[in-house]
Amino acid sequence: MRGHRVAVIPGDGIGLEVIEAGKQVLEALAKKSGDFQFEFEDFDWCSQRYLEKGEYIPEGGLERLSKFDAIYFGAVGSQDVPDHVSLWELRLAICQGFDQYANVRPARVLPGVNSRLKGADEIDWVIVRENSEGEYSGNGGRVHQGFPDEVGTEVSVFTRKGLERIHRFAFNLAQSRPRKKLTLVTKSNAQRHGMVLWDEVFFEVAKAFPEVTIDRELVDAVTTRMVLKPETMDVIVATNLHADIISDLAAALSGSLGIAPTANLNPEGTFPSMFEPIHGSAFDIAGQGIANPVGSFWTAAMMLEHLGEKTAAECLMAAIERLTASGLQTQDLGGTATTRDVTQAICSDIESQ
Ligand SMILES: NC(=O)c1ccc[n+]([C@@H]2O[C@H](COP(=O)([O-])OP(=O)(O)OC[C@H]3O[C@@H](n4cnc5c(N)ncnc54)[C@H](O)[C@@H]3O)[C@@H](O)[C@H]2O)c1
Ligand SMILES: O=C(O)C[C@@H](O)C(=O)O
Ligand SMILES: [K+]
Ligand SMILES: [Mn+2]
Repeated sequence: MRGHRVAVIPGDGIGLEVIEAGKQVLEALAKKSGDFQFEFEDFDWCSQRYLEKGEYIPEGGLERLSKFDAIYFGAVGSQDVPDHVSLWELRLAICQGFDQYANVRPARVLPGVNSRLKGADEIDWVIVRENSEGEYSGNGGRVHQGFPDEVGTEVSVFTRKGLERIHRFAFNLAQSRPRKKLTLVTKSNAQRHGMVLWDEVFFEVAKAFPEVTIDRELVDAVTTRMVLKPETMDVIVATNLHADIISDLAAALSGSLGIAPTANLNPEGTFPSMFEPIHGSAFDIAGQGIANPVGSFWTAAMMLEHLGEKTAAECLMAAIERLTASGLQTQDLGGTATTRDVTQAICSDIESQ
């Protein structure tokens, strides 16, 4: 029996709801397979803990987390803690602390899901988000706080090392896919230093991948291309901030933010990788039991793949597709099902296969 040690950090809001649902599905898959099992350990790192103890991650927390095979994460964010505090103290502390520099965000329209976009069936993208530097370097400051001369800076940092590794990752991914296409998203017309380096390193790395067809699109234009010509793109590589924005758009074009998954990968395996739905804690629907758990299921499939459980990952993806095709959908997709309805349906489907 293969064992997988998974650290579970549900975090805040609907993170708690969708990760609980995802764990049930993972247990159902393990039971069905009989070849592997999970050892889950729950971590209560969340905004409530921060409000009580002044920290999200306790001392030595990252060291403890580093021993796991993977991390299954919900979301962080609370109306009682400034967003920049919650994000930096939890999600970014893990992503940057574990050098999970490649953030992978697939998008496609699952069967039975209605997109508002005509031609959405053509969406089959993987957005590769640089996940360690760029606009998220945390490099900046505030001076003269509260005075009329106040200044705030937020300086993006792009390093050759950081750019080479993310572009290489994106090229390898594009090469492994049938269409072998890679679009570089940039803003090097207006941002003439770091973004120009971002482009230059991309074209240098491209020389080692002659089979991959490449093109370059400015980030503003890429939003229109995503809507008007979705079929022209395959793998898309973008900076930390640009990819954050266009991946929410990709999710909405594929039906809902509630279905989109992501993997925060440390490709070298020096540290564990972290898997989470791309959405946040969703203040507006938290606690109501109506969050769409499909994003956390798809995320679980990415985690299974990473753990080497390819068959189970395929099995889960097929179950997700049968689920969405069945029409049992949560409110965000136009249905009336609850998180629990959807979770029970997919678990019994897995059991009955
Ligand atoms: N990785 C993360 O942990 C992460 C990601 C995004 C936002 N956040 C944080 O979450 C908080 C809320 O942010 P936001 O409102 O910008 O983004 P959000 O993703 O939480 O919500 C945006 C909208 O999408 C809906 N939505 C999201 N997930 C859904 C699901 N599974 N099912 C149904 N509807 C869903 C929400 O109800 C809301 O209307 C903030 O504190 C933010 O910093 C954290
Ligand atoms: O940008 C972030 O890191 C937070 C959130 O929007 C995400 O997509 O993970
Ligand atoms: K999340
Ligand atoms: Mn985001």
